Amino acid sequence: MNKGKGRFSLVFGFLSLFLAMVLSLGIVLPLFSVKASFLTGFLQWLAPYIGFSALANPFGLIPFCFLLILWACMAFSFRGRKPFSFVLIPVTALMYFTVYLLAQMLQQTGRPKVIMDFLFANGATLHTASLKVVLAFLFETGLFVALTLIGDILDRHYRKKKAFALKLKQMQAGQKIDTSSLSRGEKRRLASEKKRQEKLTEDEAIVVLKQKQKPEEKDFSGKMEFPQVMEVPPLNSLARSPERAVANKDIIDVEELAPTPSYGLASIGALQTIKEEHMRERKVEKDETRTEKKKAKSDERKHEPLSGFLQAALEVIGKNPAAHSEPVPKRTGKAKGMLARAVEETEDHGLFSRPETPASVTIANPVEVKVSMGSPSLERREKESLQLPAEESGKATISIRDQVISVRPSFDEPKTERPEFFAPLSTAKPINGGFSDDVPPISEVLEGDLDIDTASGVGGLASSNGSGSALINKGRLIYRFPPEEILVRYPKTGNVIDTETLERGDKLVATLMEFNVRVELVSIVRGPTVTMFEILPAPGVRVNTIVSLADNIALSLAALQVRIVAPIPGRSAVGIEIPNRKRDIIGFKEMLPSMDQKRGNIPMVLGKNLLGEPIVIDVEKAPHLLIAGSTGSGKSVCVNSMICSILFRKSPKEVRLILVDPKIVELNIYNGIPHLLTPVITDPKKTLKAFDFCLYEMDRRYRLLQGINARNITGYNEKIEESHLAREKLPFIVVVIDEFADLMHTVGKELENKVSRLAAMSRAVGIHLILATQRPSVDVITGVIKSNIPTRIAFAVTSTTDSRIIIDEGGAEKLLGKGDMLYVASTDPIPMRIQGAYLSDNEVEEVVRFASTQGVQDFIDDSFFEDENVDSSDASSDEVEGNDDDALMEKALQIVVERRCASASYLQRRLKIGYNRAARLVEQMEEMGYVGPPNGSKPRELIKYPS
Ligand SMILES: Nc1ncnc2c1ncn2[C@@H]1O[C@H](COP(=O)(O)OP(=O)(O)OP(=O)(O)O)[C@@H](O)[C@H]1O
Repeated sequence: MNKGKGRFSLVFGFLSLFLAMVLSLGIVLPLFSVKASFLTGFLQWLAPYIGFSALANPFGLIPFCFLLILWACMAFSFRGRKPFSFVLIPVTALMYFTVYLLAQMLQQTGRPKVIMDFLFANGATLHTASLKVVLAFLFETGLFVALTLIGDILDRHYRKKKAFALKLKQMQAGQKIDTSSLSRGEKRRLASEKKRQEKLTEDEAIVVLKQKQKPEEKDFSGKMEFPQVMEVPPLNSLARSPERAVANKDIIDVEELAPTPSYGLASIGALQTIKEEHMRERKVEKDETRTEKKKAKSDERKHEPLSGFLQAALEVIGKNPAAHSEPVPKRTGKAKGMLARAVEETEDHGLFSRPETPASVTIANPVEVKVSMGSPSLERREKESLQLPAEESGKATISIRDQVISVRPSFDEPKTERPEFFAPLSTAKPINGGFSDDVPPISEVLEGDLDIDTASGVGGLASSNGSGSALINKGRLIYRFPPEEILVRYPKTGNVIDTETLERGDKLVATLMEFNVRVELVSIVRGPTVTMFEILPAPGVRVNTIVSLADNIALSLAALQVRIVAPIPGRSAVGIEIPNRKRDIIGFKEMLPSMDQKRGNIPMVLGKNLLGEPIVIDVEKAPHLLIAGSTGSGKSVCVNSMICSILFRKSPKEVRLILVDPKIVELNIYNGIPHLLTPVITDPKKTLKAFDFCLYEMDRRYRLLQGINARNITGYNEKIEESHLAREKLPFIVVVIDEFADLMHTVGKELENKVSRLAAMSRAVGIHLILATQRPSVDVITGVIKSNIPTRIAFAVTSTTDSRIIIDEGGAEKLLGKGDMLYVASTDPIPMRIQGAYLSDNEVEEVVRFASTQGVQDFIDDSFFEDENVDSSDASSDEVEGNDDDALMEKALQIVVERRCASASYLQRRLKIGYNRAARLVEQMEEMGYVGPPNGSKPRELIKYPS
C-alpha cells in the first residue's frame, strides 16, 4: 500500500509540475517574441476548454497553470504523510472548473455548451444562473474544508492506531510505556492485553526484543602454563585437625602477654611468640625451682627458640620446625626478634615498664581475651569471648566446651583508664599496613564496615607505618566504604517514547521510502543517549542499501550522527540509532545498587545500555581491558568510575591497585587511598619496574596455587578460608594505565613483552590490566596486545580505521562522545552500546578524600623501583661464578648479615643477578628462618644469624 501511494504521488506531482512548466513556457515565450507554430496551435486549441478568457489567448491559461502547480505541491506534501488528503486534489479541480464556468458565463461565450444549456434552462437569466454557480462554488469550498478536517481526523486515527500497536509491542517486550497519550478505551485494551499476557506461559509469550545470542564462554584457563614450582605440601597437611587434643603450646599463660591491660584478638602463634621471647630475654623465672631452671635451660639449648612466625612459616611449607632448630650454639649476636625489639622500644617510649618480678597481667574489668588456635573448631568459637566476670578476674581456668585454656592472671590490679585498644609499639608492622594511629580507635563496628586482618598484603606481613604488630592486632582495623550521599543524582528524561520520537520514526520510514527502500518500523527503544528504531526491510531490500543511506537519514532527521546496525545480531531486523535531542546523564550513584546485585570479585561500573539496563562488569571475568577513544570522549571518566567502583565496594584487603599516569594530572588525585601498592607512577621506567613486580608476583602466586592444587585465585582463597590454613588470602591486583600510547612510545617493545606476558597468564592469579589510550594506532595497540586483551571499550574515535583497530569493526567513529561507548566483551564479540556512568571531578575528590582518611598506604618495597644499573662507586661486586646456588646463598647471607637486613634489589645489585632470583633468595632465607617477613616498603629484618 505504501509503495502504491508513494509512487502515485511521485508520478502525479512530477506530471503536474511538468505540465505547469510547459504551459508557463507556452504563455511566457511569446512575450519574448519566441514563436513556435506547434506551441501556438496547441495553446489556441486548449484555451476554449480551460482558458478563462473569451478570447483564445494563452494568458487565459494562467489559472490552470496555478492549479497544476498547486497539485504538484499537494502531491509532494501529502506524500507518505496524510493519505486521505489526496481527496482534496479532485475538489480543487472542481472548484477551478466552477470559477471557469463563472468566467465563461460572464463573458457569455456559451461554453461549455451542455452546462450552459442546463444553467439557462427554464428561461433563467444571467443573474440567476451566475448565482447558481456562485452557490456551487461556496458549496465546494465548504466541501474542501470538510474533507480537509475529515482527512485530518482519519489521519490522526490511523496514526493513533499505529502508535497503539507499537505500544502494545513494547508492552509485550516488557518495556516501560507512556500511556498518558492514550484514550480510555485504549488504556483498557492495553490493561486487558497485559492481563492476557501474564496468563500466557513463558513459551507462549511473544518476545519482541530478544536477548543477543551469546557464544559459549571461552575458557582462558586452558592457556595457562604453570611454571615450575617448588615443593609445597598438600592441603590436608596444612590444616590442623579439629579433633586434635589440646597441645601444651595451646595453653597460654596470660601472664606472658604484657604487663599492661590488653584487649583485642591474639593468635596462638602470637601468644606463643611473646612467651618465647620473654623467656629468651629473662631466661628463667625467679620463682621456678632450681630443677625447673635446669630443665628449662637444657630445653633451650636443645632447641634454639624460633619465633612464632618462623615456626608457623616452616609448618606451612611442610618442614619440621624442630629440624631447623637443631642444637646450635647459643646465640650471642645482636639480632633480636621483632617482638623483643618491639617490647624494648615500647619501654623506651615509656608506655609501660617491665616489672621486676615475673610478668603479671592486670586484666581490666571486665576483660575480653579472644583466642584463635587455627583449628576450625576453635576458630568458630573464637567469637565466644573469654569473659572474666569481675569476681573471677583474679584467678581463672577457662574451658571452652571440651578444650581447656588455662589463664593465670595474677594481679594487683592497676586499673586502666583507657577504654581503647592499647598495645606496645612495635617495629613489626601490620601486613596490609595502611592503618595508622591517625585512625581513631573504634569502639563499635558500624554496619557495613569491614574488619581488616593484618595478614592480607601482597606477600607482606608488616606495614611501613610502624603502627602495630604483624602478629597482634592492636586494634580493629576498619575500611569503611564511602557513603552514597557524597555522590550526586542527576535528573532523568527517562526512556519514555513520546510523540516526537514516534514522529521521527515515521519520518525515518518516509525518508527511506523516498529512496525506494520499503521498510516497516517494528520497534522503538529509547536509550539514555540514542534511540534505536528497529526496522524490518521488505523482501528484496538489500541491507547494504540501508547502511549507505546513513547520511541521508541524518540529514532528513537533522541528527548529528546515525549508526546503523545491519542486521541486529540474531534478528532479521536492522537497527538505526539516532541521537536523542536530550541526553540523560547516568550518575555513578544510580549504578551502585546494580553493583551489589552483581556479586563478582571485582565489579566495575560501566554505564547503561540501550534498554536502560545497568552494565556492571566483573574484571575477573573480563579479565583485562583495553580502552581507547579520542580526546574528550570520556575515557578518564570511565577509568575514574572503575577505580571508584573498587573504592566503593572493595577493601584494600581484597583489591590492591597500581596506577600509572604518564600525563601526571589524571590519576594523581588517588595518591592517598589505602588500596595503592605504590604511589601513582608517572615515570615510564618505574612502570616497567611495576610490571616486573607483577610478573614476579604472578610467578609467586602460581607456586602458591599449585601448592594447594587451586586453579585460580578464587579457589585458592576459598581453600584457605575453608581449611583455615595458616596463610594469607591473596588480594586481586588491578593495574590501571591511563595513557598507554605514551608509554609505548618511550619504552615500547619492552613494555609490550611484559604486558603480553601478564595479559596471557595473570588472570588466574588475580592480576588484571586496564589500559587506556587516546591514540589507537597499530604501533600502540599491537597485534600481540590485542590478541591477549579480548575485552575492549571504544569511545568516540575520528575514523573507521581507528575503530577497527580497537573493536575489529567500524562503528566507534559514529559515537557521540561524552561517555558514549561500544563495549566488546571477551565472551561476546558483538559490540554493545553503552552510555558511561558519570562522576564529576568533585565527586571523585570526595570519594578519594573519604577513602584516604582510612589509613596510610602500605607500599611495596621501594627497592623494586631502584635503578638496576650498578654504580661503580657502590658496594663492591660480589658476583658469583656460574650457577652455584649454595655459593650464591652463602654470599647473599654474608651480605644480609653485613647489612642486618635483606633487600632483593640490593642483593640483585651486589650479586649481579636478576631480580627474580634475588627475590627467591630472600624468600629462601625467610624459609630458613634468617630473615623476617616482608616489611612493607623497607628491607626485611635479619632475625637469626646463620650458623
Ligand atoms: N559518562 C559521561 N556522561 C556525561 N558526560 C561525560 C561522560 N564522560 C565524559 N563526559 C564529559 O566529557 C568530558 C571529557 O571527558 P574525559 O575527560 O573523560 O575525556 P578523555 O577521553 O579522558 O579526554 P582526554 O583524553 O583528553 O583526557 C568530561 O569533562 C565530561 O563533561
